[in-house]
Amino acid sequence: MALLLLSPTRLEAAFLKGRKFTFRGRAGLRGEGWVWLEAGIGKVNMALTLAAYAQRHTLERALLFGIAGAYPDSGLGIGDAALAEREVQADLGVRGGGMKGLGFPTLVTGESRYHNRFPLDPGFTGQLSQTLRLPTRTFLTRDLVSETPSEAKEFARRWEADLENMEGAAFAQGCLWLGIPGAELRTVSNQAGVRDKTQWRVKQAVEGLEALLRQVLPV
Ligand SMILES: O=C(O)c1cccc(C(=O)CC[C@H]2O[C@@H](n3cnc4c(=O)[nH]cnc43)[C@H](O)[C@@H]2O)c1
Repeated sequence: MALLLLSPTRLEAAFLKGRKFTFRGRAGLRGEGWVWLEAGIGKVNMALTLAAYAQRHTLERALLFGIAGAYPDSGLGIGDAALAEREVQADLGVRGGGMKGLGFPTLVTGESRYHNRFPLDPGFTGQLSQTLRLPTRTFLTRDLVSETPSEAKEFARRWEADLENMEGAAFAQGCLWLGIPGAELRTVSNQAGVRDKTQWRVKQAVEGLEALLRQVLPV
């Protein structure tokens, strides 16, 4: 059984070396005990890629890695990294009330009912947190990136979240539904709500991902 690595873009995985393949038109690499796939940006791309690959392959675990925006009062700055204890799907349900505001769970597995918050696997995440000496935080997923610091601050306050991204909640929900232990690792490329790309440090954030993944993969 393999470890499935997923990143939204090839840019975030440019350091990985392996045997190239394509999976339904997406870039892939095969390494020793791991497979990486480019998932595409956004929730739908992430969910479809995870489910389509998991339907055809037995997976031991799955790790989503990528860049993220840090919310103003998170205490995280550009170049910092964290693992997701849980993900928030912030676009689902009613404004201010989420899916509880609608009165329906988003996902039911066994005795567990999930509305907008989806935990990552505590065992896998705890192992990575210890190995990489990284904190675990609440990540938030949106279809739209925050465009102003005040918008970012409001999302952070409403959902008590520290990092913003566009895929993680779909990954976390998919792993729960598919029964695959999943973890999510992000490095901070920008302050969420700052749209000025001259203030983004994507290269530095990707270099941080490389340094961390080299500690857990035989790359
Ligand atoms: O508009 C641009 O020129 C531009 C340049 C670099 C990156 C972007 C993105 O929109 C990146 C989205 C991508 O990265 C994750 N990400 C990184 N920072 C944030 C954020 O502040 N809010 C939400 N997502 C972020 C995201 O998961 C995507 O995979 C645009």
